[in-house]
Formats: sequence, C-alpha cells, structure tokens
Amino acid sequence: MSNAFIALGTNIEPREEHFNQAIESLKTYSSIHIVQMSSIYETKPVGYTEQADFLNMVVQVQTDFTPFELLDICQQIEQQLGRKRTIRFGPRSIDLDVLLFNNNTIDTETLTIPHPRMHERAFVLIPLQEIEPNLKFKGASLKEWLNQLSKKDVEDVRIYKKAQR
Ligand SMILES: Nc1ncnc2c1ncn2[C@@H]1O[C@H](COP(=O)(O)OP(=O)(O)OP(=O)(O)O)[C@@H](O)[C@H]1O
Ligand SMILES: Nc1nc2c(c(=O)[nH]1)N=C(CO)CN2
Repeated sequence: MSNAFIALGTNIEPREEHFNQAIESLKTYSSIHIVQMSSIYETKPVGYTEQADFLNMVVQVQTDFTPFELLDICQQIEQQLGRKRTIRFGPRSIDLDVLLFNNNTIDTETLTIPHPRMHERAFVLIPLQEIEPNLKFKGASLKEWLNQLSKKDVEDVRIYKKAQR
C-alpha cells in the first residue's frame, strides 16, 4: 500500500457539493482508502485573482494504484464533475492535484511529485499541516515552507467547515 496526499480545490458553485461528489467518487475505488480529510478552508484566489474565492482541502489516501493511475483517476473525476480548462489558474468546478506519493520524486511530462507548486501555496500547506503536522518534503517541514510565505498569503486561508473528528 502506498500513502498519498491529494489537494482539492473548487470555486464554482455548488462548491461543497463538488467536494462531496469528488470524495464519493474516490471512495468507489476498492484500491483507494481515505485515511484522513482536512477541514474545508475558504481561500482567496492565487495566481489569477479576478475570480471567486475557493474552497480547498487535502485528503490522505492509501492506495494500491501507481502515481500515474492515481493521477488518471483524479483527472477522470475532474471530467465527471464538468471541469473545463479555459484560463490558466482560472475558475474550476473541481481540481484534484496529487501532492505527494510515498517519498517518491517523479519528474515527467504528465506528472511531477512533489507537486511543483505546493510549497508556495498556503491553501495547500495549511490543510496538509492540519492532518500531517510532522510531514517534510523537499528537505523542509511544512512549518518551514509556510514561514517562507507572506502573512497575507497565510491570512487568506480561513476555516470554512471544521472536520469532524
Ligand atoms: N502532481 C500533479 N498533480 C496533478 N497534475 C499534475 C501533477 N504533475 C503534473 N501534472 C499535470 O499538470 C497538468 C495541468 O493540470 P491542471 O489543469 O489541473 O493545472 P491547474 O490546476 O490549472 O494548475 P496547478 O497544476 O498549478 O494546480 C495535468 O494535465 C497533469 O498532467
Ligand atoms: N485559493 C486558490 N487559488 C488557486 C487555486 C486554488 O485551489 N485555491 N488553484 C489554482 C490553480 O490550480 C490557482 N489559484
């Protein structure tokens, strides 16, 4: 069994429903077990700022799939939920990014692990820190990566719905 973290993002309504459907779709695979889910955070758009606020969260899964198979499943779920690719970093009904897969480093045309932009995204690091506070990647802890970000980036990530534990 491998251990992986997947980041979810949405900024098209019904946002929470998109998360619910994506998680239900992940659960339909007998080779994917959801181990932990973060709270849901409401976050200011990063990159392309003229768009609605996002909901973001991170889930930890155990899986028998390869990283490439897991990426493929994430992309199938995006398609099912009507993801359209128009503006880069623009609005989306759902985005599922594979953040980490065991301690693997992968650098191919279609898949990069660790996710190439995760270390600069408070909307990823904060939910990840909630469920796996001691995690390290690319030689630094989540706290160290977060300390590199601006105060505003961190403040722009707010709890929207606390996880039930
Ligand atoms: N770790 C990864 N997780 C998801 N997609 C990845 C990863 N590494 C590379 N990719 C590639 O990135 C491509 C673009 O992904 P996508 O359209 O979701 O980008 P985006 O959501 O607009 O931006 P970002 O990748 O910064 O979140 C995908 O087709 C996929 O092949
Ligand atoms: N707050 C926030 N901003 C973003 C997000 C996201 O998920 N949340 N995703 C992006 C492209 O992947 C671009 N900008």
